[in-house]
Amino acid sequence: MDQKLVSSWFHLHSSVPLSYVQPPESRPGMVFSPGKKIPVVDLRVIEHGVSKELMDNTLSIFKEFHGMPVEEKIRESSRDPNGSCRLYSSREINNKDSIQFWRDTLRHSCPSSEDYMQFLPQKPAKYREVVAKYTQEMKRVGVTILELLCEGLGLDPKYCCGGLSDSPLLLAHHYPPCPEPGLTLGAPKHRDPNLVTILLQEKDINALQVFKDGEWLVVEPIPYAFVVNIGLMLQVISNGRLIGAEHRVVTNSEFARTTVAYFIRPTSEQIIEPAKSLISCGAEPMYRSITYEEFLKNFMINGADIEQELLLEPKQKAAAL
Ligand SMILES: O=C(O)CCC(=O)C(=O)O
Ligand SMILES: [Fe+2]
Repeated sequence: MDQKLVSSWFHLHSSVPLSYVQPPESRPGMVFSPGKKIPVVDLRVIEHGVSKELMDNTLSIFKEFHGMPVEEKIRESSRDPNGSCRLYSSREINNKDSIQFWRDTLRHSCPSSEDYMQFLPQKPAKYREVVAKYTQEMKRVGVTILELLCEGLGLDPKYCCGGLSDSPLLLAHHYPPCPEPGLTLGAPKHRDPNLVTILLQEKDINALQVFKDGEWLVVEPIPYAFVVNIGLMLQVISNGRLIGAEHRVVTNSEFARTTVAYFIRPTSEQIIEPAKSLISCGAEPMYRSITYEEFLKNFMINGADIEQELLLEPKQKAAAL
C-alpha cells in the first residue's frame, strides 16, 4: 500500500508518471494564473463562530499526520477492523488502468461517541482531542447551514435534520507538490456525493476551482472562511432548485496543500427523494427515490455521470405524481 500513497514517492519524480496524466481535454493547463474569481457571497461562509485557533490547530494536525513516515500513517489509520477509518490514494478506489489523482486522503466517520475514538489515529498526540472539538463545531455549523437552506427552499427548517444528515464523514486530503501541475489533477470535476460539504483550506494556495458558465473559476481562499459546497443529495431533495457545485482540484509545483472536508451525509438506509411539499406545489419530480447506500454504490461505478442515473424518465415522472 505504501507505494500507492502519492506522498511516499512524489519526490522521486521530475515528471508526472503516465498513469497520472489527464487527457488533453481535462488538463488544467496553465494553473499559475489566478484566472477569474468567484464572488464571496456565493460559496464562502465567514461568520461561523468557529475559533481561529481551532481552525489553525485542525489544519496543523492533518498536515502533521500526512507528514509522518508512511508506516506510521498506515498504522495510525488502520485501527478499525471495519475500515471506517482509512488512508488511501486514488489507486485504491479506482480501476488500476484509469487515470490517477495527485492526492492522498485520510477519511473516517465523525466521533459522536467515546467508543469510536479508539479507531482514530493517536498520533499526532493531540489528534483525537482536536478532531473531536472540530467535528463538534462542524456539526453545529452544519445544522445552521442546513436550516437556512431548507428555510430558503420553503421547507421546514428541520427537514434535513435526523437521518438525512446523521452520518457525517471527515476527509483530510493531502496534495503533495507536483512536478508538472498542468498535466494532472488533485481531484477530477465532480459534484459531492452528500448534502453539503464544509471545506477548510489553507490560506495562500489557489487550488480549488468551480465550473461556472462553461469556465473554471478559482475559489481563492479567504483566511478563516469555510467553502460550502451544495452536494448532489440536496440537489435531489430540492428537486433541482439547488444545484450541486461542480468543482475540481489542481496541483502546484511548490507547496503541499492540506484540506479538511466535512461531508454532511445521510445514513445508508435513508431514502433520498425530492421533498414532497416541493412537488405538491405543482412541480414535477425530477429525480427518483433512492437509498443513500444504493446511491453510493452507483456513484462508485458511474462517478460524474451519476446525475443521469438519478433523473426520472418522462414516463416515470407521471407515475410518481
Ligand atoms: O481539497 C479540496 O479543495 C476539495 C476536496 C473535495 O472536492 C472533496 O472532498 O470532495
Ligand atoms: Fe468535492
